Amino acid sequence: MGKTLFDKVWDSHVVHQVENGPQILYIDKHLIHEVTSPQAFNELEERNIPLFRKEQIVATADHNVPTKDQHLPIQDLLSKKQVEMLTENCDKHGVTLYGLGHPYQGIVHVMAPELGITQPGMTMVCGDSHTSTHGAFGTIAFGIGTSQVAQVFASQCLLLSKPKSMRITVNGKLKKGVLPKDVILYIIAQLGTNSGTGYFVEYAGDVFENMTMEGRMTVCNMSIEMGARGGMIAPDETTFNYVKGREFAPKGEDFNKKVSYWKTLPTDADATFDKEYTFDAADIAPMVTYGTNPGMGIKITERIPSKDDVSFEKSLEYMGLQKGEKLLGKQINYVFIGSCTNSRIEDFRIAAEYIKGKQKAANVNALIVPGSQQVAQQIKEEGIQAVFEDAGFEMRQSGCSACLGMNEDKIPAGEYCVSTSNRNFEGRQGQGARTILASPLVAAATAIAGKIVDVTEEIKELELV
Ligand SMILES: CC(C)[C@H](C(=O)O)[C@@H](O)C(=O)O
Ligand code: SF4
Repeated sequence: MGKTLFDKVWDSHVVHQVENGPQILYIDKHLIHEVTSPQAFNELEERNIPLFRKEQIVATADHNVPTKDQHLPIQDLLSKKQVEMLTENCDKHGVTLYGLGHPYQGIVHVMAPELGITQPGMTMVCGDSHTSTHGAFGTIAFGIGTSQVAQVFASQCLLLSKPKSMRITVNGKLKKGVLPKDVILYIIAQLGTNSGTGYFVEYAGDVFENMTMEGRMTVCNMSIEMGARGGMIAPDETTFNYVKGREFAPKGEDFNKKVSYWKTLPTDADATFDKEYTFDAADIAPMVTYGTNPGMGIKITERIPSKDDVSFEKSLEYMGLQKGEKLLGKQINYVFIGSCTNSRIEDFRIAAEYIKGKQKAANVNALIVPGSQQVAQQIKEEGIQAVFEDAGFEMRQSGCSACLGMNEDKIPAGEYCVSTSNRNFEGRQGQGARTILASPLVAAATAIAGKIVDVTEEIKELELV
């Protein structure tokens, strides 16, 4: 019987099979950040165990970092301590760190792919749930807990049971103005936030084949929001072209050899999945969420559904919204374009193309936060920064920022924020803050109009989307 992409990568990394039990999986790359690594370093030190393969670990500081005046000492004491601890631990253990001030610093799921650290066919882990992002390269990538971070430090391996397999196929052509973010928000709205529990997902079909790497990363990033361990997309020419020439990508003949291997990875025609779903691209439209989990999403023109369910009602109450209400036309005072879901160059190009020559609405605070220093640099070089600044948007430096309230960038209580991030949980962007998840295009249009608007008609004229 044929094998899936997941099977091929998984099977080639199994170093031991426990009889009638789990397997021991070799991990190629281990990414770490300041939030989930300190306890793991402590554990190693307490038990006097050295790092097994430090050259396979890469660290960056992202969650706690301020996005203003990064050259100055961090003001917030807890953040300062966490970032300093990471620096100390990396120094002590000889781990490569792209910390604050380094030109490679950035959100871990933005900087690793752009440096060519993420490559097809690998196994990758990080103490962070959105590690699923790297699956866009045909990589088995998933988030782990702190005790597993320590396990990988000590052995470069993990004890795991193989997850079940799911394939989500989307065929057809997306309408203009429908972005990868809308595709994944649509899928999660259709399937629900628990649909992926116990599964590893493969995204297949025309829509993903025609997607850029940035778009594929946006989709795989949110696999975790339907409960899946991770998501992946078969590597193809788009993948190889993206990886080629990047700092840590294989070079010359090595690269060609890798490509020959990567070409063997896509799922065999006769492989089967434990579960399959199929959608039609034509049914997908720009999406917004109205509740407090990413599955509570509707097309931007639809009304909030009516459900007699206590947690549904509680969620609407938190959001200050009513059953049957439309989000279209709703006044919005905060817009955040950033996070590991949508802070890559393509996201900002799309936003800037829409914004060019327009002015932000007076009621809106609009934050643009590049996912990495390299993206920030690119934004400047391409003249996109000037577009944002001329339109009255606030440009910041790279980090997780307002995606979650672990740093200074927070949304005030009671305010709505149209956000390109991935989670709309209660209090996620600050106590009492109300998050509406959307694509960078919907976010940009909201900032200009000062309210939620349907841009599908208008953007027919635009080049990019
Ligand atoms: C802080 C970190 C552990 C967390 C995660 O695992 O995802 C964060 O990145 C998030 O997005 O909520
Ligand atoms: S940007 Fe948000 S989702 Fe991504 S790693 Fe940071 S906190 Fe988590």
